[in-house]
Amino acid sequence: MTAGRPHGPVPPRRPSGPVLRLIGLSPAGAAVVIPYRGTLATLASVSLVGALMEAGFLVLVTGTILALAGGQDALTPVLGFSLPVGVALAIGFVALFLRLAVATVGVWLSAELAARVTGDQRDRLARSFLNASWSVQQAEPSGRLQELMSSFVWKATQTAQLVGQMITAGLSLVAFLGTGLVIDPLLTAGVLVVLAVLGSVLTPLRRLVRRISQRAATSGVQYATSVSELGALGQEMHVFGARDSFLHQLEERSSRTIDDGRKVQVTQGLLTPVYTFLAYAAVLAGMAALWALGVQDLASVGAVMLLMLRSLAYAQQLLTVSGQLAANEPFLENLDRMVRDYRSAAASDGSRVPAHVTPLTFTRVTFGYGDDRVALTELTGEIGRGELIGVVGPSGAGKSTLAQLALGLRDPLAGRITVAGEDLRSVNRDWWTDRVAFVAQEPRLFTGTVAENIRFFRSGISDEDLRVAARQANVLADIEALPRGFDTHLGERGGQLSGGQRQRLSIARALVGRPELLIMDEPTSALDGRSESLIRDTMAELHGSVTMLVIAHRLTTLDLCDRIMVVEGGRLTAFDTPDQLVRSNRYYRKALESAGMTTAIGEE
Ligand SMILES: Nc1ncnc2c1ncn2[C@@H]1O[C@H](COP(=O)(O)OP(=O)(O)OP(=O)(O)O)[C@@H](O)[C@H]1O
Repeated sequence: MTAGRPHGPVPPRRPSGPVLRLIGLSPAGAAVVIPYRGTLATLASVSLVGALMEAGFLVLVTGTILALAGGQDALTPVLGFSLPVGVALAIGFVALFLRLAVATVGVWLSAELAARVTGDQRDRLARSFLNASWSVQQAEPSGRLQELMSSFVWKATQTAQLVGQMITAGLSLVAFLGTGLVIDPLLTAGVLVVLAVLGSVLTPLRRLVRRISQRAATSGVQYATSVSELGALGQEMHVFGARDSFLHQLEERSSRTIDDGRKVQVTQGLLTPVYTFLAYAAVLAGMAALWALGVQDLASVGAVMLLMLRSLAYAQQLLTVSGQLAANEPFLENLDRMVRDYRSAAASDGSRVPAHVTPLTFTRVTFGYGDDRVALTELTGEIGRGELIGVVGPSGAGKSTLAQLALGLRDPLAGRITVAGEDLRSVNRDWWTDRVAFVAQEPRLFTGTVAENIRFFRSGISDEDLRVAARQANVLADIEALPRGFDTHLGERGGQLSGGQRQRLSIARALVGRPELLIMDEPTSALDGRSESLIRDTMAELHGSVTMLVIAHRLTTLDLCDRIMVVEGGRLTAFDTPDQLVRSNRYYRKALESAGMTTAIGEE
């Protein structure tokens, strides 16, 4: 496991293939489309056939118009062929139908490509995130994953489609220019040079699009974070009268995204009109040149001019698409970087299978967040089978950090945690998670039924198991009082339950897997007396059969404990029975005094 791993620089991606480089795609963009090169190649072939049909059609149409204008029955020979007008029209119709059929296949391929890219990108992101170590997941700014999953994945889908469009437009351009070259090489070569010059003139504008788009990607994530906090902090917002200030912040971030979006659209949108202006100016200049030179060969010039005008449309499309691709690139780079970051922080999995989850031994365990923030220093202690261990200490002392280390969610920076002699890092994760459960301070329920919330996506848990766990967690009566019992649908985050009910439900979730080790992080700190005493009853019933490590904010639960760890300033200052601690530990005694419990425990 690589918990707590500092995020180093991400190695650059390997360069993309020559075709993708040719269309100016960044490595991140290339990575999106390379897996679908088969579909793209089919799309390319289909596009080429369609474009050749269209080019042939335009040549026939020009010839036919000139023949009709000159009162002739046959087309003036182009490329040595002379066709009767009737045959030319018939061929034209066939070419049109074929073009339509080919275009339909192209549209279907493009839609198929979009669907696959969306699915694959979502899957890639979800898998890499879920496989990342918990320390990386919990450091994720709220709303970012959501934004990555929606807007950023959409940009990837759009990129694949744009690449498809670019290939189609590019090959059409090639087909048109190719046909033009065959008919009138000199004229077409001139047009080709003009097109190339025009394309490169617009390069700075494309770079500007990319720069602004990078800003838009960042502001989009910031806005998503604010929106998700708006959902989570609704109650506080009302209570503290902070709605206006929050709204102000939200509006500021929103207007930044809108502003950036507008700038991207304007610069991107300018690409095409500027190009059109320059291109048509070039056409006019070309015609002026033909006029000045007194060119007479109208059949070939007419066909070439028509082909070139159509080529301009494709070149415009190429430019529009390349602008959109440039705007998407920063999003794809961010998406790609996040996936690689998650992957490089993947939670490792060991192969060792110890005999039991105990003894759980801490040997000189040190842990810190970042370089200079040591949260635990040289902590040594052992938890034996069936023991109920309490953990007390002032706020910020390192109790939750200790629980996270014991769960294997974080790795020590120094020292070792062993499970029946095996290093916790080398223990098989499935084996471990089957035997260890956790109750957080804040119960976290999701939108679903009571039963689904207790099962928590685990298979092999029967209805009877649910009832047993609910009974053990002292929440069965509350569940049975709900309109549909275990099938009652809970609102978002379990909204319709009280804090105590939610917490007991999360204890049932922990117990339903029949854990051998149960770690609870201040499970009663925010609860009323009745809920607290029900949870205390649960702990008393489990005592002896399940090993428990309980961070205790309320000292009333401590008289159940076999031994208590006192953590102060990141150090284990005492680890003894409650009776001994009353006599030997100053912090513990003071804590009992301030809770008015000195006599109760002292007299035991
Ligand atoms: N995710 C984190 N990133 C950086 N520092 C952290 C993080 N979590 C905790 N800390 C720091 O580590 C130290 C120990 O925190 P911890 O949450 O373990 O204390 P605690 O004893 O559980 O506190 P409390 O009783 O208030 O919950 C604190 O200084 C805290 O600021």
